[in-house]
Amino acid sequence: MEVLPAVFIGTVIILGARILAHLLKFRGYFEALDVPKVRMWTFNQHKMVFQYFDIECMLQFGRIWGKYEGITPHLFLAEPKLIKEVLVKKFDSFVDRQYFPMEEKHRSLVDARSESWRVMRRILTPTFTSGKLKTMFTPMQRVADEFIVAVEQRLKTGPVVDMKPLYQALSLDTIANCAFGVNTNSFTQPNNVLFRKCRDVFSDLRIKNVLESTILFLGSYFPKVLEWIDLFGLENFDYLWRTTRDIALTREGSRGDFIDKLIELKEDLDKGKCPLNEDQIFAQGIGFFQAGFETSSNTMTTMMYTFAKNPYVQNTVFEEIKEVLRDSKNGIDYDAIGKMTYLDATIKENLRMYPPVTRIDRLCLQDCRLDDATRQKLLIKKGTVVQIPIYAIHHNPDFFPEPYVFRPERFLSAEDISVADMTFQAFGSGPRTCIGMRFAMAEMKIALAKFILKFKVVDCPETKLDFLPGDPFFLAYSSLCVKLETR
Ligand code: HEM
Repeated sequence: MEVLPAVFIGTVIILGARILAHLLKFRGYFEALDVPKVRMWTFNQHKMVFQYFDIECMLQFGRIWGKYEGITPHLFLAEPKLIKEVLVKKFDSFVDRQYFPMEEKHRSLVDARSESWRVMRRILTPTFTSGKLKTMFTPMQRVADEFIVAVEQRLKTGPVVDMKPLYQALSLDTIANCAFGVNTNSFTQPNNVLFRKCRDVFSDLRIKNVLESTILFLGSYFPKVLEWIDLFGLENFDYLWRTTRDIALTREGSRGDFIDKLIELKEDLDKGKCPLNEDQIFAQGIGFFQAGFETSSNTMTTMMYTFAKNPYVQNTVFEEIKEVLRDSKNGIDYDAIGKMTYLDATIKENLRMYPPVTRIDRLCLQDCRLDDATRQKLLIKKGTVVQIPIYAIHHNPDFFPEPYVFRPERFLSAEDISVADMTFQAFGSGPRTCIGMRFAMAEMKIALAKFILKFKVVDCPETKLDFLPGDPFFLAYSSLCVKLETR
C-alpha cells in the first residue's frame, strides 16, 4: 500500500473513532443512575414554553429526571436536599455554569469559570456592602421620581399603559446611575443605543424559529461549532464591554462606585499587581448590565399584573407604606424600606410565582457523589449539567401549598406557613448566588413604594401575562398592560 492513501485511511479511522467515542461518552448514563429520561426531538425549541415543560416533567417524573442535550446529560433536580448538595455543600465540584459559546474577553462574573470566577467574585463582593448600598439610595430615589413623571406623561395618552418599557427604562437608569455613575435618561430617550443593546441581549437569547432550533440541536452535539455562529447576538456583549471601558477611562474624580473599582483594578494592572487582565476587568460591566437590567424590570412589571389581579394585596401594600412613612422623617430611606415587611413579602411571593430566571445550572467539574436518602448515592459524572428548574419548584404544591394562589403571608415570618430550605431559588443559592440581590430588593422597594403611593393599578381586558416560547433561561413576555388611576 502506498504511504499517502494509508495515512489518509488511518486518519479517517482515528477521527471516526474519536467522534464515535465523543458521541457515546455518556450513553446509558441515566439508566445507570436509575433516573427517568425525557425523550424528545428538539427541533421545535422555538415553540416550547420551557417553564411549563419543566412542570410537566416534574408532574410525570417527580423530583429528578434527565435529558440529553446533544451528547451532554442534563440532570434536573427539584429535590431540595440534592439542590443543597450541588449549590452549597459540594460547590467545589460545581463552580461553573454550563458552557456558553462566547469569547473569553466577554466572560464577566456571570459566565466566568473556576479560578477566574473566584478571583472576580472576591473582588466584586464589596461593591454591595450595606454602606455602599446606602450611598446608592439617593440616585435610586431620583430615578424612581423620574419614573413617576414618565408614567404621568404616559397617562396623558390614555389610562391603559404597557408597563414593560417603563420598568425597563427605570431598571437601566438605576443601574447606570448607581453602578456606572452615568445618566442614561431612558425615559426621555427610549431609543438610546445602550437601552436598545441591553434589551437585545435578552431578546437575542430566545430561540425564535426552526432554523435557530435546528442549529442549536446540531450544535449541542459539537458545542465548539456554536462559537463560530453568532446565534445569540454576542456583538451586544462587545458593545457593553466597550461602553464600560469608555465610561471608566473618561471618568473624572471618584464616586466610590463599581466603575471606581474597575479603575482601581486597571491601575493595579498597569503596576502589574492585578490578577485580572484588561478584558476581564471591563467585562464586569457586561455582567452588571446584563444581570441587573432584565431581572429587576421583569419582576416590577409582573408586580403590576399581581396588583391588578389581587386588589387586596395592593391595598395592604398601600396601607403599609402610608403607615411607615407617617413616622419616617426622610421619606423612603434605608430604614423605611426595612420596615415595609408586607411589601418585602409581596415582592418575594411575586418572585416565587414569576421568577425572572426560570432555571439555573451548574456544570459538574469532577466526578462527584451526591447524598440521596432514597437511592444510596448518586454518582454525577464530570461534564454533566445539573439544572435547577426554579419555576417548576416554585409551583410544586409539596413546597408551596396552592401554588397558583398569590399569598405574601408565606414569606412573613409571623405566619405558620414557612418556606422550606432551598425551595425558594429566585436569586439562586450558595457561593454563586445573585451578587445584586440586596441592590435589586432596595431598587424595587423604592420604585414600587413611590409608584403605589401615587397610582392605583386596575385590572382591564388588556391585562394579560402570556409567556413567549423559546426561552430556556428567562420568563419572557412581550408586554404587560394595566389601567392606572391617579390616587
Ligand atoms: C429581581 C432581581 C434579580 C433576580 C431575580 C436575580 C436573579 C439571579 C439569579 C437566579 C442568578 C443566578 C444565581 C445562581 O446561579 O445561583 C443571578 C446571578 C447574578 N446576578 Fe442577579 N438577579 C437580580 C438582580 C440583579 C442585579 C440588580 C444585579 C447587579 C447589580 C445582579 C447581578 C448578578 C450577577 C453579577 C450574577 C452572577 C453571579 C455569579 O455568577 O457569581 N442581579 N441573579
